[in-house]
Amino acid sequence: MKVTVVGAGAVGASCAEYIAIKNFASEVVLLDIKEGFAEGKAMDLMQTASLNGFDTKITGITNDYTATADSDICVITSGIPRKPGMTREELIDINAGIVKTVSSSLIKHSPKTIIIIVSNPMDTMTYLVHKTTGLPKSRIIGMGGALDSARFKYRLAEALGAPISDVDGMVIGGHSDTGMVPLTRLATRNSVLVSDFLSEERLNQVKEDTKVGGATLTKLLGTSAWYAPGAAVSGLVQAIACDQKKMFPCSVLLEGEYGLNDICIGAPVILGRNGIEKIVEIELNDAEKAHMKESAEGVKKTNDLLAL
Ligand SMILES: NC(=O)c1ccc[n+]([C@@H]2O[C@H](COP(=O)([O-])OP(=O)(O)OC[C@H]3O[C@@H](n4cnc5c(N)ncnc54)[C@H](O)[C@@H]3O)[C@@H](O)[C@H]2O)c1
Ligand SMILES: O=C(O)C[C@H](O)C(=O)O
Repeated sequence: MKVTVVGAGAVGASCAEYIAIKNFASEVVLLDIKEGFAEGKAMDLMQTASLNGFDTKITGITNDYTATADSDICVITSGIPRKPGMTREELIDINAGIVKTVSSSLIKHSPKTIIIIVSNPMDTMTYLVHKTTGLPKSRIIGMGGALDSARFKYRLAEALGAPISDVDGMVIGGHSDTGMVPLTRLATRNSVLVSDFLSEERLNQVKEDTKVGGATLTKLLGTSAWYAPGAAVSGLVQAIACDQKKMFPCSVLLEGEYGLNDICIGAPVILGRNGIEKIVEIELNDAEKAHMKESAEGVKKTNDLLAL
């Protein structure tokens, strides 16, 4: 199993590290445009192999896509992150150009690859890859919901005073400060609805804290987060590489599901060796449907800024 990660910055390196530590891939290629940067990150990570006990071979390369040839999975993290006070949508001008060039170079050398898009604004970057590459929709996956759901579980556990392992929940919709749809109605603590433990007011607070999860960290760190994003990507990569048939909310091209068309947005999917093997449609209530519709309108507005 060969995995390429483009962008050896904060998220790309974290993602490579988690993939290696989980020890399921034979090879990870890190590629960056900055001379020597990916080579340095790869060497540093390889020097953790004997300490962390993994056999995955990590190599680094400066912008030479021949080294990525025949990758089973490619992850795109190249692009600029936001600074405090910015929205993800403000990154579109620079990141759209990067994602378009990078995805086309990757597919040239790995025509059968599955692509995971991380660069922001992620739903729009996923749509861009869909519009410009001709890859089947099952092989174009946007990572956002897996991270947002992890943050949702963190906030739920905090509100419940419970260990995170007790908690389950999911965030669908757009990966944006206003577009996320945390499904508080369906979240559980050991199969018991969290609404049995928490007031509506406290649950609304959890929802709002989840939606601004990325912005909160950006304010604290001065740039956006990387540990949880890297771990979330590695979860998707592992589900595909190991044919786990796990369900994650991912940005996927919808064709009628959730009443939406011609948009990539977060919905639950089953991930296996073929990429997205199924889109799962769950019954939403009227408020959730309205929030999903509003979220899609926001993503479409950003998609309209693409020069397609
Ligand atoms: N979808 C998500 O949940 C999620 C989570 C975290 C970050 N992000 C996004 O991921 C992106 C990367 O964030 P980061 O913190 O790693 O940024 P970073 O600046 O640390 O790393 C980005 C790297 O991309 C490289 N790069 C730029 N143009 C390139 C090109 N054409 N080819 C190859 N490499 C190139 C840069 O040299 C840099 O090393 C940002 O757009 C950020 O908003 C998304
Ligand atoms: O918040 C960001 O800009 C980065 C990423 O999308 C995140 O949610 O951490």
